[in-house]
Amino acid sequence: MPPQTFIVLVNGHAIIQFWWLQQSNLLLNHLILYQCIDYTSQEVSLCSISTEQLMAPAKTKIAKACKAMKKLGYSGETVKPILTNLLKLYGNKWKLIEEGNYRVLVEAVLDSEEQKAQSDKSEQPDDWSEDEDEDNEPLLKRSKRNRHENPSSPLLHSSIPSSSNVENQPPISQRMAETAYDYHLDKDAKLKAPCSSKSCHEKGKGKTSSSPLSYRAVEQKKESKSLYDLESDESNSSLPSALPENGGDDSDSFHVVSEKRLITCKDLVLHSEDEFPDYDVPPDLILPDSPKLLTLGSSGGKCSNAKANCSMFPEVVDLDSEDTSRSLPKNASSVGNQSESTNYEQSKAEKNVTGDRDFMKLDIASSSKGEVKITLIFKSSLRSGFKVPSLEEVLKQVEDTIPQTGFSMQRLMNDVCECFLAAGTTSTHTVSGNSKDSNSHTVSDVGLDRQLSLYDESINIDGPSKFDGVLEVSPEISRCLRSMELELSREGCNGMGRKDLELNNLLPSSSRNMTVPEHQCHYIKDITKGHEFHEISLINEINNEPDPTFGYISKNVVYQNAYLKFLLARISEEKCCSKCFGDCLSLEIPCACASETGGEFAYAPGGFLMEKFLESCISMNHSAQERNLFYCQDCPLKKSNVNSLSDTCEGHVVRKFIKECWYKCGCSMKCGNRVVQQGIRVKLQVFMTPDQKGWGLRTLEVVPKGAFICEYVGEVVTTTELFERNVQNYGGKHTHGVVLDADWKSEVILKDEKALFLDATGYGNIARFINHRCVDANLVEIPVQVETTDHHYYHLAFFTTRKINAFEELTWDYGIDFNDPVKAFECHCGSNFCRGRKSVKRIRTSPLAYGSL
Ligand SMILES: C[S@@+](CC[C@H](N)C(=O)[O-])C[C@H]1O[C@@H](n2cnc3c(N)ncnc32)[C@H](O)[C@@H]1O
Repeated sequence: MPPQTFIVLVNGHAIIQFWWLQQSNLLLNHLILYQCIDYTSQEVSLCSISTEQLMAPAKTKIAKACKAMKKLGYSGETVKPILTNLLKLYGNKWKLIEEGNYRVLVEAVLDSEEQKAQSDKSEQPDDWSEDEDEDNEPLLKRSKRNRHENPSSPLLHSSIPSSSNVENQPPISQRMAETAYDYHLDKDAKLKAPCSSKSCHEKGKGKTSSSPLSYRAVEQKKESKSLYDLESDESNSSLPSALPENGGDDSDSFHVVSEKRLITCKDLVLHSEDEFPDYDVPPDLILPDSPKLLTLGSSGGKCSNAKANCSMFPEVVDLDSEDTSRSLPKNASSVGNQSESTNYEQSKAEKNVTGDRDFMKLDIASSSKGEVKITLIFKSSLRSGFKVPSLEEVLKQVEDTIPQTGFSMQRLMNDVCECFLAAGTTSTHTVSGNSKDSNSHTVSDVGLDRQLSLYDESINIDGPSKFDGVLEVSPEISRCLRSMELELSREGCNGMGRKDLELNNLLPSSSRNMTVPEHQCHYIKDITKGHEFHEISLINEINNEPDPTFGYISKNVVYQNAYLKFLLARISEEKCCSKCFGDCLSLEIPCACASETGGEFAYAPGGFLMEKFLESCISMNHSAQERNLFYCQDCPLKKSNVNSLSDTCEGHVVRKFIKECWYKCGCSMKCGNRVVQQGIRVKLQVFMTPDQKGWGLRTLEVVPKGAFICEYVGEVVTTTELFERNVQNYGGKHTHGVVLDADWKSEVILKDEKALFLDATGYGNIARFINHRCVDANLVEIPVQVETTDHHYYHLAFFTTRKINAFEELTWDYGIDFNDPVKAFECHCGSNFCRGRKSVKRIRTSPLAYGSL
């Protein structure tokens, strides 16, 4: 999702914010970050905000909807759960719900009432009289009955104008039922409280103002209210959609400057005009607290004042608090006291005090809910006559200072967050609340907030600091930051000097300005050149190995003669279960499609492989003995191998296919194999392995067991074509290829054009970088039928055999017999079960995988 930006002024603070959402697989939550530049306190921070706050605009809409329904006699209690369902059903498209005077909502409420009445009725004794309750019926319920009895009821027509697109849809209740599996009125999903401490509100108590700013106080007061608790509020509807840019008193109002705003400050936090706190802090410091937040450091997350401790991440610097001098590096706090009239020269002079390093501190903190906050603090000063620039101007200036094209500040911050999350899952560092001794504490898994800090240790911090919880940066973060630094210097390591890089300051002092050998910093941002869902970078911190040369393709291509009956076009779905709807994978009784697989599904809901199926695939690969090998008389693999010393077939694996059902099924997930078809979704990186295996592939995030990683993609070639390629490549670099031999045993003699190979040497995807590991590899390859049931051609998909941590190398067992006198390579897999450590001879011209040459 592209960042959304807007600028607000509050109390003379100019705040530039940008937002973006990032799905975090690690914490299964959305990260929402924004940048806040506070020109008065001379602080720049990148902050997070809870997903709940993003919901704030919805609160207003909910309140409005409730109000409308109240007029029709339905209480908020009745309406809200139904509204919640509708929102899910319509993917939060309020427009659809609001149109026609909430026609859809009205329908849904009526349907739900009707259903309730029916179930009540069935529970009532027979003599229960429906009429008895008629007077108590909500107006609209009666009207609905009237509508059935008298279709021209004026009431209904006035309150529920017809809408053709709604009219044509099935009844709401039916639509809801159809997606019932998606309906979890999860109490935990209620809007979370903003600041949970009373003291958060005290500052604002008793004050009234018409300022929109006052809404914040009430939002905080409504700390433990859920969506269900929201009351319809007259004032919400009367709020202006955007406040005038310079109208009113700057000291207490927000001014929306940018058109591009995602949500305004009033959306964020404003709710009622009842109270007006004396806020004089920018919004980053008044972010609501989360009830679940635990904190590091001395404050323990308690809201001791309305500013700092209502922050999402209580341990961040509060420049406006009284103890600023304690919480900031000395010279930063002195800068903070400068008046707004500070001129540029003063600023420059100040700058000279600390040399050219304005940057003082970088904090990264995460909450148990998955928010990440990054705070950058640096001193700066204002020119006299300062005018708030547009965000575009600011970003452009930042980007222009980086002497290369393509740099994006937003991307950089996004990457920092991603790396933080990724590193957080693998870090062996232990984190403590009040100590820098990273070895003496352990991280409790959920609920513990972490805060990492990179800062100039030469700057003294007086007294007990809010940075008590500051931790050593983990090596992973350091590496990530270095990677980003490399990104800035893509030209490289060779071109731009490292000292020119501002990001040097982001590195921990220990590694700052360190001399890194030139070869340790090669980085390519996206080797897929945009072919995949995510960018997949390549990094070499180890040696001078040149970049791999191959053409990136995300789907198999047929080279020339491969005999593919189906022409890679989708086969007809006419044999699908026509009656299937919803999520067949969740059904207890399998649908008709599943009967083809004996009622067993390969995929669990969510697209992960079923444990049983996965385990059977894994065990097939565990040892050559366990593998279901067959030996062909006229081995196409041998024919294609110019290195082959004998003609004897070494056996081909009979692999377990993910069965036909999975591409035929017409269920809501259409077929489990969609998981494969949709392509790579896990964030991956190609990297130079430190253990002589050449390039390897690793994940940048935690991946659960049974998850699809990627396909082995390459050119589909025949035996003859492969032979020709091998001849050309003889004695050259190793080839990348796999044999599609899973069903060769069904042929007595296989025709040359029917024995297919996937050759990724010239064209392929990132699977060509997956290295071999004996026996306990974390990936298993499974044949997947997508276009055809013809077992000659299939897709080879990699699934995880276990949970994989971020930054772990991805490996699969090529199935190589290392006892063969002609070794494919000397194995450095490091597995305790390694079959290839004692190998003696090495050639590099062999295709990989089963039945390897
Ligand atoms: C599919 S490629 C993997 C990517 C390869 N490392 C590269 O740099 O392009 C297979 C080649 O990687 C190397 N390789 C893979 N696994 C290995 C292992 N466990 N030990 C040593 N070399 C390995 C071998 O040279 C093999 O021929």
